[in-house]
Order: sequence, then structure tokens, then C-alpha cells
Amino acid sequence: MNNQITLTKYTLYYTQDLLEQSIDFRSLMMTENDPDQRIPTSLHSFNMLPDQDQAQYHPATNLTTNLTIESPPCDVFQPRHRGPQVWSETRQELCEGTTYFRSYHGGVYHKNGVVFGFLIDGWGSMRDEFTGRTFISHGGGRSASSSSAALKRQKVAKYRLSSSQNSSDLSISALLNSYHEKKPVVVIVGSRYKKTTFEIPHRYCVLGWYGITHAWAEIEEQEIDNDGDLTDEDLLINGDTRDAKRPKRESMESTTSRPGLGTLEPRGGFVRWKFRFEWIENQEFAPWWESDTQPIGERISKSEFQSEPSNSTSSSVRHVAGGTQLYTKRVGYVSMLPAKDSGSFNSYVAIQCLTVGSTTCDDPPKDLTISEDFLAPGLLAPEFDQWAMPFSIIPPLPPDTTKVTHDLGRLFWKGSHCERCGRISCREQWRGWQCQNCRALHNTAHPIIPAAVLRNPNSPLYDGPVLDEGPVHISTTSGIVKAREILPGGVVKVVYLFPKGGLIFHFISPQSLKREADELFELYQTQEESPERDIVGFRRHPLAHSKVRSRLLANQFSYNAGAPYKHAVRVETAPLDQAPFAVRRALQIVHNTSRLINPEYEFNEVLSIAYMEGQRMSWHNDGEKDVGEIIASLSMGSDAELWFRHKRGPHTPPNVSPLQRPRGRPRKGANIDVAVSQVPDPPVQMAKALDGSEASAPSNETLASSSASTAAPFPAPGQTPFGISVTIKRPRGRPRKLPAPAPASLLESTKLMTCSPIATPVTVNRQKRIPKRKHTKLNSQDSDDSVSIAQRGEATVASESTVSRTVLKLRLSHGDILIMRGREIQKYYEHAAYPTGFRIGMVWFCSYITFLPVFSAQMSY
Ligand SMILES: O=C(O)CCC(=O)C(=O)O
Repeated sequence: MNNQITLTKYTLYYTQDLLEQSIDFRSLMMTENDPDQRIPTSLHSFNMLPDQDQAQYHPATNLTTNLTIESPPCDVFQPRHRGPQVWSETRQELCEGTTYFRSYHGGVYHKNGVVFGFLIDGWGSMRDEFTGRTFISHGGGRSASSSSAALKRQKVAKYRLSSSQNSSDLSISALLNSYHEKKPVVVIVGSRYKKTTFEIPHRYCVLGWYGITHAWAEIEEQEIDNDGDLTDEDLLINGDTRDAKRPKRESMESTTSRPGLGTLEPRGGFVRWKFRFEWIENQEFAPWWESDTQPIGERISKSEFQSEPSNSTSSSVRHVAGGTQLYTKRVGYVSMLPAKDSGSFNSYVAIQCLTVGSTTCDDPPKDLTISEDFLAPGLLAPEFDQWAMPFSIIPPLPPDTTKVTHDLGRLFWKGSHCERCGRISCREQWRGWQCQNCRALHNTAHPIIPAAVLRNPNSPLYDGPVLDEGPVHISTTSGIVKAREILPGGVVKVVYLFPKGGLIFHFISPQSLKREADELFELYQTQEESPERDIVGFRRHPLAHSKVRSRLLANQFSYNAGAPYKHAVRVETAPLDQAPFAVRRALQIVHNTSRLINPEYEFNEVLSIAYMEGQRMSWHNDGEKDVGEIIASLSMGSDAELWFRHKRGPHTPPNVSPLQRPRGRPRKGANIDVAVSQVPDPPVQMAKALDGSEASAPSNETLASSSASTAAPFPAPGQTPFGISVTIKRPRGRPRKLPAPAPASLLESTKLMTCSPIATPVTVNRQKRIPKRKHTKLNSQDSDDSVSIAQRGEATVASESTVSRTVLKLRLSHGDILIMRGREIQKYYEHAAYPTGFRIGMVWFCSYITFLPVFSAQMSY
């Protein structure tokens, strides 16, 4: 009964919502009225939600009804709505929801030299054309935003070439590969594309499969804005006011030509690679932008294009008075079309389109107009219609989560495609995939995954104190000091002192003490609601400071309770006393540990974070002014690495690379890549830190002097007093000479390891320094060397004194507790988390917010 009521509400909601968007929703209504009505979709269940807000805050079971839709066997997807069969409103949805367009920046998505997706959007290049079934577009790369004052005034973003494109540029060579090998490409149109005659209904709409019929290079003149009154600032600064006051076109024309395509900077323009695409008939959908009655573009005979004209020469470009028309040369033949006005074959420019196997195009032409005939369909190689398309443009259904046994792999947070309306949505909610347009929810309950199946099989199951507590990496120049102590029960406490103040405590328990964490991990995964036990409402939240205009979701799922979270993501906050049971239980566990350091610690904010395989938390710091100086966290499930690096800014040590590296995921099995020096006695501060709450970081001076006075020779590679595997990572090339090992007696008496800033070999990070790309300027300085180097991907090696900003990498395993103490860690450093698989982390903050209740750790369990 209840179900029926919900369904009726839902249908009304849809009817209204979708009618506005001209989406045919009759099928759903028929389903409700006639239960026998079959909808062609595969077998799965949808939960229907009246609106997103309710979906966010209310448990699924109270609101939803299960509508199971069973499909008749059918190979071809039957579109049930007009418009594109696949579309999205953000780039992230497109990238997460499809396999064929996963590029967040470029317009060509290619992998291993093969183009999968091609996006036409925003500003085209000169002579781009679009008819629907055919279009001419350009390869990617080497564009820069124009800094023209006139365009800035108009607030118009305009991109133009800043150097010549080369056939070996990655996206161009991939497009050439698709052209030569006749590989179909999925084409997507963005709503900012200006050349369609039809309306583009959504931000990104998949058009369908196309083949590339022609590829050629041409000269793109640099457009001159109506900035005639502006002068060339560089020339003015250099004192030649006569030249400077010349109109820009003139100074640009004086650019010297250089030989060779690709490195060529021809007079007044750059080489641009162009491609003609044509719709492939043999595909699953007809063009959605053509109405049923509209005739398909008239075909013209291919023979017209393949006949070699009697007066053709071997030269690729022929300029003939009386008109400029684009003609094509295919597979070694000059093809020609009648000039539009003259109706004859006499006036033409023949362009040498690439012949099969060739990647060079000599003497690219400049003054062209595209013949209308060249845009008519009919030039596609017959091979395109002989084979089935490689895959459906409809993304596959989400996986069957009920079968999960050991991890939540990348498939589990791939976006989903709504069969009802065509929208692709990111997986935002832990409990399922929901269409952001029509709100249909594809529910996912997975069996509880025990922590035991996620553990690293190559890591011992410790009954006593762990041996390999880390760190995975500690930079020799960081000045960070490490100490290790064994607490009752075999818990290993590792303390890291940071040179400018601040400490990190890392508690690692033997197996027998991980039972609480085991239970908690399972509690967090519980999906059944009960009056006492709410499920944790994990969801992916939008980034707070994203540079992209559209909504961009954070990688990981999170849930905040207590004081409002004000960091990298915009997370809603539930009051602590109404937080789910799992969250309150986690708080209790961490309080028990944090009181080992200071019995006064009280946390009033808990951020729970769930990561599926491949998800991570990227660089950030937790230094919000409301947040107290203690931040604690508990790890559950798969291992993770927590990386710390210097922040960019006035405090960055001068020898630290300004580049953002290392990027991406940590290497598997990474070792400590420093030489670790030994000191016989711990500095005073460290001794206190080991004792407990009195710890404070040593000053730079203390550290420097203790290191200087106590620095001992290095142990041999692979040897440390604590059984930690240490390898010296050296830059490639000439081997370095390592200092002799320290005497055994000295090593045995050592309790601390310091990464001394003095007398330690520096791991040089041989980074490629790529000069910052300059804005395109309308003058001859466009082709200055630094810009050219950057854009040709050439590189220079950073100086020997430049080292990575990353100072410390810790491995966090199931049941580990980490406590960061001191604002300095947030002020001078940032951190990032890289889990190796399904993992839940909890972070506790003590926020200075007096009006919120401070949760007591003495709760009943
Ligand atoms: O997942 C983790 O343990 C790290 C989380 C974190 O860095 C943070 O919330 O600040």
C-alpha cells in the first residue's frame, strides 16, 4: 500500500519534471498503470525518490519503493526519449561515466595512441565546420588563452595557437592513427559549441560514432582583434617606438619563417592539423538532432573525389586566381570539386591530405574556404560500415554489488547511465547510484567486507610489536626526527618531530588489539537501519575551492558529525548526539588512545571518510582557524599512505622544488629513500615527547646543533637498528659513494634516527622543469624559446640542489591511530592520503566552538 502511494508521488514528480525537459516519460507511467508493460532494460531494481534533498537526509527504506523492471532479451537498446541517448551536465560525469571520454582538460581522449572520444566545444579553430553528419575540426594542443585587452574587456575567453602543431604531438598522432587505420571515434558535443544549427540540450551530449575521412595541415593565421590603438609593449619597453606603433599585423608579418613542418613558425600564422569527420551509418542510434521527417544529407558520388584532374601536378597546393576552394587528395590522388560559383574545375587549391602511412604534409596552405560539397556526406571509407561498432555508446550498467567479496573496486564508483533519460551521473551516494536528472536510484547493498580480507598478504600478522612501522619515506633534508617506543600490550608508538614545531604520533597495534577496529569497520558497512543503529550517510561532496566552474565532487565519500567541517570539501554536518552509532563508537575508541598522550583531549567533530579502490584525498591541510591543535585519525580496512610535503609559499625552504611532485599514487613497495643517520642520545625535546604530553618540537637551532655535533656515519644500505628496510635511492647515472657503516656498538645504543640536514646524502629529485606556459601575445615574441620548449614537451633537468617538496610518507594500516599535534604541521605542510583499496578513515578534530556540545567519551556502548 505504502509502496503504491510512493510510486504515484514519484510518477507525478517525474511527469512534471521531465515534461519541462521534453523527455518522453510515458513508458514509466505505463509501467505503473499496467504492470505487464515491459520496458526494454536489463534486470535490476530501481528505488524511486521524490527529490534529492529527501534522498540525502532520510534513510532509503522509509522513502522508496522497489520497482523491478525485467527486460525482454534485446540486443539493440531502444531509445525511449528524444534527444541524446547519453549526456551529462559536468565534465566529471562524462569522465566518470563513460569509458570513451576520460579527459578532464583536452578535447581528444586517447589512450595508447588510440582515440576513443573527441569533444567539440567552445571556441573552434579557423575554418572549423559542422553540418551534423560531417564536421571539420582540429587536433588538440599548443593553444593558449589570448591575453588580448579587448577580449579581456569583453570577458571573452579565447584560445589560439601559440606555436605550430606537429604530427607527432600526442593527440594529433593519435588522430592520425585513427585516420590511417580507419578506427571509429565517439564524438561528443558541448553546449558551448557555436557551429550547430540545432540546440544542444545539455552541457555534454554524445553524438555517436564518426570516422575520420581526411587529415591535413593548414596555416592558421593569428586573428587580429580590433585593438588597432594598442601598441606592442615589448617594443616600447625596448625603446623602438617607431616599430612599436606599427599596427600589430605588420610586426607579426615580419616573423621569419623557419623550415620544417611542426617547428615551422610561418609568416603570420602557425600550422594547425585539421580533420574531417563523417557519421557512420552502421551504428546503434540515428542522429538524435535530426527529426524523423528531415532528409539525411544528400550523398554525392565518391568518384567525383577520386578522379585525378588532368592538370594536377605533384605539388600539394595550387593557388589559382579566381577563388580558394578546399579540395582533397585521397590515397595519392588529387581530388577536386567544382568551385562553388564558377561551377567549373578550373579554380582550386588542392590540399594534399595525408596519404595512407604518411605523417608529413608539405607546404600547408593558408587562404582557404571550405567547399560546401566537401561537407556533404559520402566520403567515408567502406570499411567503416563493414564492422559492428567496437562498443555501445551506452555505458554498461553498474556492477552487481551483492556479489562483492573482497574489495570495492573501481567499477563501484564509475558513473552510471540512466536508461530513462540518458543522463550520466557520478556515484555520489554510498548506498547507490542515483540519476541526477530523474532521481531514479539504483540501490546497492554489498555484503560486509571484513578487514581481514583487505590486509596486505605480504605483511606479517604481528602478535608482538610491529617491525616495519615505517616511515615509507623520510626526506634527508626535512629535519624531521623519528623516535620509537613500545607501550604495554605491544603497541608501537612512533613519534615524528617536525623542525618548525609540531609532532605526529603513530600508534600501531598487534593483531590482538585490532578487534575493536575489526568490529567498527563492519559496523560502518552495515546497511540495515534499526531504531538504535542508523547507517552512516556517506556521500561524495563538492570541492569547496574548485577552479572549474561546474560542480566538482571530491574523490572520496565522507560524513561529518559535530562541529561544521570547513576544509577542502563542502560537507553537511549532523549533530554529534544524532550521529550514527558507528561514529560514536569510533569516537570512544580514539579517545581511549588520545588520552595516552593527554587525558584532557576532547574531540567535538568527527569526519568519517570511505574510500573505494582508486580513490584518494589529495593535498590539503586541516589548519582552519577554529580547529584546535590536536587532530586524530583511525584507519580501517586496506592500507593507505599518508604523505606530507612543504606548502608552497614564503616558508618553503629555498632548495625545495616549486613543482608539484610527486603526483599520482604511491609506488607499490616503496622503500625509505634516504640514508638515515644515527645519534647516540635523543635530544631533550624528543625524550619528553616519548614520555607523553610535555613534548614540544625542538627548534631548528637545537636540531641543527644536535645533528651537527652528533651526526654519525651512515649505516650500510639496508641496515638500521630497528629492522627497517632501508635502501638508498640514488638518481640514475653515476653511483654515489656512501659513507662507511657505523660501528655496531654505536648502532645498538641508538634510540633515535635523525634525518640530519647536515652531512647526509641528498636524494636529488631529477624533475623535468617545464617552463610555465605564457599567454599568447599578438607579437613576434610568441615564438620565444621558453614557450616553444614548454610546448614541445622538451625538458631541462632541475639543478642538483632542487629536492622534492614531499618530506614524509607514512603507511597507515588497519587499526592504526595517528595524532597530529601542533598547528605548525598544518601551517607549513600539507598532506594527502592514498589508500590501496577499500578503506575507512576517521578524523577527529577539537574545534573551538563552544555552542556545540562536546561529546563525552563516557557513553554507553
Ligand atoms: O583518510 C585519512 O586517514 C586522511 C584524512 C585526512 O587527511 C583529513 O581528513 O585531513
